[in-house]
Amino acid sequence: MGLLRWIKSQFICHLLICYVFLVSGLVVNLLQICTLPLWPVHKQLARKINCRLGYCISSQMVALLEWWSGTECTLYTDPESYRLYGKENAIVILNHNFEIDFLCGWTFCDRFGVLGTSKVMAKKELAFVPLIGWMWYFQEIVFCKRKWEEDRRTVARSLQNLQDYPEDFWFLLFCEGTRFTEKKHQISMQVAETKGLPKLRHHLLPRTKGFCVTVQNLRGKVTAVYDSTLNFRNNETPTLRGVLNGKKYHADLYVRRIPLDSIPEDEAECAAWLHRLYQEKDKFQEQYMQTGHFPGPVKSPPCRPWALINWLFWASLLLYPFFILAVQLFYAGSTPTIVATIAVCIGASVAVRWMIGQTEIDRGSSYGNRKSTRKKTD
Ligand SMILES: CC/C=C\C/C=C\C/C=C\C/C=C\C/C=C\C/C=C\CCC(=O)SCCNC(=O)CCNC(=O)[C@H](O)C(C)(C)COP(=O)(O)OP(=O)(O)OC[C@H]1O[C@@H](n2cnc3c(N)ncnc32)[C@H](O)[C@@H]1OP(=O)(O)O
Ligand SMILES: CCCCCCCC/C=C\CCCCCCCC(=O)OC[C@@H](O)COP(=O)(O)O
Repeated sequence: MGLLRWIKSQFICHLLICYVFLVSGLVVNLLQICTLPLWPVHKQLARKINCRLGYCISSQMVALLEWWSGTECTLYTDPESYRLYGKENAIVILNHNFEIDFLCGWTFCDRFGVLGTSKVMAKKELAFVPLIGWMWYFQEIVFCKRKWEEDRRTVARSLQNLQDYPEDFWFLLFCEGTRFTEKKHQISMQVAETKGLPKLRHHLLPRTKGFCVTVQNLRGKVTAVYDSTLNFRNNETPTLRGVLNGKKYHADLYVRRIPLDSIPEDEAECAAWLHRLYQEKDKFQEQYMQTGHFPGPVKSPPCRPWALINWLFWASLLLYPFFILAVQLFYAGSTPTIVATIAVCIGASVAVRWMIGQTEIDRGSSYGNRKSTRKKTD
């Protein structure tokens, strides 16, 4: 093991990275709260400020992936579409197989300059994840309970709010609704069979309600759907823990730009369109398995320095007082102060472990583990 790799795997490094993340995150969350009085007076300005504040948090995780773990992200797409990325509002559809797929998504957002404004339809539970969930509240993320009876109104309302959003954004939808597991795959293929739909090998059956309501409510605002399929080289199953340990992965993302106008307005046709899309996505995954690459030319956006600069800013601001405090504690601290400080460190470490746990598939929800049945109300 090289010296650098050894250093990256050391607990003390993780502690310092997490310390910067936690403290800067809390500072940013506090600043976001301070923008509350601005919302009724100058909503657009409040939104713009919150984009930038949010960037301070999410870009730290991007910096971790790009600069700490050195993970490479390759984009397969056609040059015509490439020119529009980051310059229009888009709905992004992504497969949901990996623990760090959201992070790779963020990396591409950063490279196209839309990380601060990026949005997602996220499960409600994530709203309670400290720092990230709180930040999302101010970034107008659309939360769903994955209970259509309750979501149909709240989701549509949150999406309508984005109609006058002042900056270009990407809205991410994991239409499968949950991460891929063998069990969930098996169940969803039983559902596919009862619906007379072709079986998918690499995806769960997409849930169509969220997609249709998104297209319906963002029509006129969003110009395209980016059909994105992500995979990792060498059959790797990347984890956030691995990234924190400095492990390098190689992500391949295949993106097709589909004009929104070409998506049917009728709900049943829109749902059928999405099912066809997933059948195509399945073929791209199959090709990747067979050949090790996606179709189409490679057109990777360059890595930008801003995520690293942001991290260096927070690190230089927060690590100096941390070291001063540590030295003072060591030389002059009373036993209760030292014990209290150690307790805070342990607490912070447990909190970060819990947050990382939110990304782990093994600890995922039971959503999709059985066939859900719903009374027909629509
Ligand atoms: C150039 C570069 C391009 C791209 C770069 C890539 C990405 C970057 C973009 C942006 C980044 C931004 C942010 C990323 C950051 C972080 C993201 C992190 C995490 C958030 C992710 C999540 O939380 S995913 C979970 C939440 N989201 C969703 O669930 C969305 C999808 N779900 C839906 O749309 C659902 O329809 C719903 C949630 C709206 C409602 O769900 P509900 O279950 O109540 O109802 P459904 O109608 O969906 O379900 C019933 C129907 O489904 C059938 N059924 C029953 N059982 C099953 C089963 N096991 N599997 C499949 N289907 C099943 C049932 O028969 C019903 O069928 P109907 O015919 O009656 O509809
Ligand atoms: C600068 C580095 C800081 C390192 C410390 C990192 C600590 C922060 C860690 C994680 C932040 C939480 C991000 C939450 C994003 C989780 C995305 C996700 O994948 O959610 C799963 C959801 O789609 C489906 O859930 P289920 O499969 O149904 O269950």
